[in-house]
Amino acid sequence: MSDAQDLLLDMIAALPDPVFVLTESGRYVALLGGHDRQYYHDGSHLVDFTLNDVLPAEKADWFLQEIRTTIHQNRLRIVEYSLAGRDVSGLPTDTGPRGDLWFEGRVQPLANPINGERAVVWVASNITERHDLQGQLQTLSETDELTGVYNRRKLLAELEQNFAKFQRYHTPLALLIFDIDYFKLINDQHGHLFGDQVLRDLAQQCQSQLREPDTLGRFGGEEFALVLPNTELKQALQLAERLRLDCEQMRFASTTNNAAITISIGLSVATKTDRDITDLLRHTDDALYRAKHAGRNCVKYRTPDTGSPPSMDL
Ligand SMILES: Nc1nc2c(ncn2[C@@H]2O[C@H](COP(=O)(O)OP(=O)(O)OP(=O)(O)O)[C@@H](O)[C@H]2O)c(=O)[nH]1
Repeated sequence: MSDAQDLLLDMIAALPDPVFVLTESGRYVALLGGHDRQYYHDGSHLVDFTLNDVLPAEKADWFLQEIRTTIHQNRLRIVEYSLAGRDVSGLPTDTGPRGDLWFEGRVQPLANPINGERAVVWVASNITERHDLQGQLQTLSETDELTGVYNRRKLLAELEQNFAKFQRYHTPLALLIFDIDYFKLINDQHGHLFGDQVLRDLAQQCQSQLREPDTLGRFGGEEFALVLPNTELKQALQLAERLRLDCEQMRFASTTNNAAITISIGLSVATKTDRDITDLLRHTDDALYRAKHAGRNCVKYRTPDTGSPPSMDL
C-alpha cells in the first residue's frame, strides 16, 4: 500500500466523530471513525440497514426529513438532536455512553449518487455536556436565586409572549402583582434572614397552587407577579382572593421566630387599549397601589373596558 493510502486509512480510523454516509431512502452505506467509546457507541452493525430498521418511526422520519432537506437545498446544514443508545436497536449495551445524549449533526450532500441514490455525509458530534451546561445556564439566568421561582427577566419574557398571543388570537390574559404588607417590620422584628425565609416559603406555597400554564416570578424585593394565560377577570379575581386568604392563614416559623403576613394584590386583564405590556403593567401597578391605600390585605383590579364589574362569586 502506498504511503498516501496508509495516511488516508490512518486518518479515517482516527476521525474523532462518527461519520455516516446515508442515502436519500435512509440506508446506512458506511460508518467511519468515532471509536472513542466514552462518547460513541459502536454502530458498525448499522451498515446496510435503513433508519427505519433500527430507529423508532418518529426518529427515523426526522432523520429522513433532514437528509432530504439537505439534498434539496444542496448545502451544509447543522442540526441538533437527542438520541439515546436505547433508541438504536442492536447497539451494544455494555459499552458506550449512557442515558440521553445530544448530538450536533453536520450534514453535507455528496456530489455523486451511490447505487443510483442521492446521499449525504452526516458527522455526528456528541455535545451532551455542552447541551446540559447550556440548560443549567438558562435555568440560572431565569431563576430568582433566593426563592427559586422565575426572576423578573423571565417573567417579563413570559408576559411578552402571552401578550402577543392575546393580541393575535384574543385569548384572555390576566396579570396579578402582589406585595407583602409591612415587610420592613418583619425584617426589623425578626431579622433579614428570617425575612428571606418568609419570601422563600411564600413563593413555594404560591407556586404549589398554580396551574401548569401560570407563571410566578419575583419582581423584586417583596413583590411578586403572576402571569395567567387564558384567564378572564372573574377567574383571576377568584384566584387572587384565594391567594390572599392563603397568605393570611400561613404561619412562617423558624426555631426562634414566628410570624404571619398579609399581601396586597393588584390585578388587570389585558384589553384592546393596551399597546404593549408596559400599559398592562402600569394598570396592574395602579391597582396594587390602590390596594395598599385601601388599607392593604385586599385585592383591587382595573375596571374592565365595559365599565361593569364582573359578578363575583368568591
Ligand atoms: N429579607 C429580605 N428583605 C427584603 C428583600 N428585598 C427587599 N426587602 C425588604 O423589604 C422591605 C420593603 O419595605 P417597604 O418598601 O417600606 O414596604 P413594606 O414595609 O412592605 O410596606 P408596604 O409595602 O407599604 O406595605 C424593605 O425593608 C427591604 O429591605 C430580600 O431579598 N430579603
